[in-house]
Amino acid sequence: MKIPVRLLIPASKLLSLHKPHIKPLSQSFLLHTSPDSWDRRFPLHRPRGQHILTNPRVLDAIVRKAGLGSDDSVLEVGPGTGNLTVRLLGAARHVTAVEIDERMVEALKERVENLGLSHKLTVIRGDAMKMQFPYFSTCVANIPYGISSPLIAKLLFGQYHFRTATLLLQKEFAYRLTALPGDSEYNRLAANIRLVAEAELIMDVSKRDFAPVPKVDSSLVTIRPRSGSIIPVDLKEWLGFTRVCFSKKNKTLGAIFKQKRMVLELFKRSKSEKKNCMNGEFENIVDLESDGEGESEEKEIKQVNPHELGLFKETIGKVLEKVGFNEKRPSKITNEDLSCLLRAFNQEGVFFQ
Ligand SMILES: C[S@@+](CC[C@H](N)C(=O)[O-])C[C@H]1O[C@@H](n2cnc3c(N)ncnc32)[C@H](O)[C@@H]1O
Repeated sequence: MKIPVRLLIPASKLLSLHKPHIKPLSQSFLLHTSPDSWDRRFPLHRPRGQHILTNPRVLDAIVRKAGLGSDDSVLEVGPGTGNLTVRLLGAARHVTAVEIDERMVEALKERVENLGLSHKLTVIRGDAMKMQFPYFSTCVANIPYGISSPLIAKLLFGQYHFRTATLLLQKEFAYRLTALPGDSEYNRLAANIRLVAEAELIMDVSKRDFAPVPKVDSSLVTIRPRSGSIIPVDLKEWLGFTRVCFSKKNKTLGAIFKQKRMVLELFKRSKSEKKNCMNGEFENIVDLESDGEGESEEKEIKQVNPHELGLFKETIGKVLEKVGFNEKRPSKITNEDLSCLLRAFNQEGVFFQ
């Protein structure tokens, strides 16, 4: 995969260049923590993404980059044995850690108890994807990469109000997430995220900083939910629309919307009943990433009238021409432009959900 060229400094160099903007943990605090290395006390479960981040300099850098203040309530998803947790506890007021594996929960509790920091920590044992999170001002986590997309959707569309989410993610996913319109990497995931947030690439982290060493490298990303000026769209409609637009992201919109199969699919959708979708319900149905064709559920309609279908096709062509987007490519245009096109389609009775 081609990675866009950016001024990205590897974690190891960055650590020596940057002054921490929070007070660093004192040596004595670190001396009293358990070692960050993995002692193999139980077998790790790879399908659950159990790769322990063991490089103390990278762990310190993540906390520094998260810009925590002493008033922060941190949400950590997947604390594992607590290498990141103990540092978060040193910098924030409170940490809520959500962990699915009972063995990790026990190890974490014991470690934090030995440090005398239990009063600052709430551990919730459970699946982060199946619970309502308590209040948090910021999320900092080295998450299991298998839940990256649904977890980010849950954070951003689940009616939580938080300042930032600083997440360690699989490198390729991080680069796709933070791509901008015009980048070769720009894609549906990035467009959907940019609707409600800004995502910034912070630093790369080598796979060698984990135990056991995973197959992939990682990158740290900071996501900032937009506080104002969110483009007003029906989210479900937007998701259906970006799925269509990015189904062939390097073709022109004119070519995408001319495909017979696409016209027929949209015709069926536009004939079927629609439901508006509020943010709260949205997190359960959201799929930010997939941009394949034909993955959406089939809409039931008994018969397609060829005359009606022909008029519908004409309408699509007219809308694209009116808005002037026939020759534009979805990977190169902003969300403002996309939403303008979506509005024009909806006004003419063309719907995407
Ligand atoms: C990549 S490890 C990170 C461990 C630790 N944060 C570190 O940096 O060393 C991911 C952790 O998430 C946990 N986990 C996996 N799926 C989870 C889920 N659905 N909900 C909560 N925790 C989960 C795993 O058990 C594991 O401890």
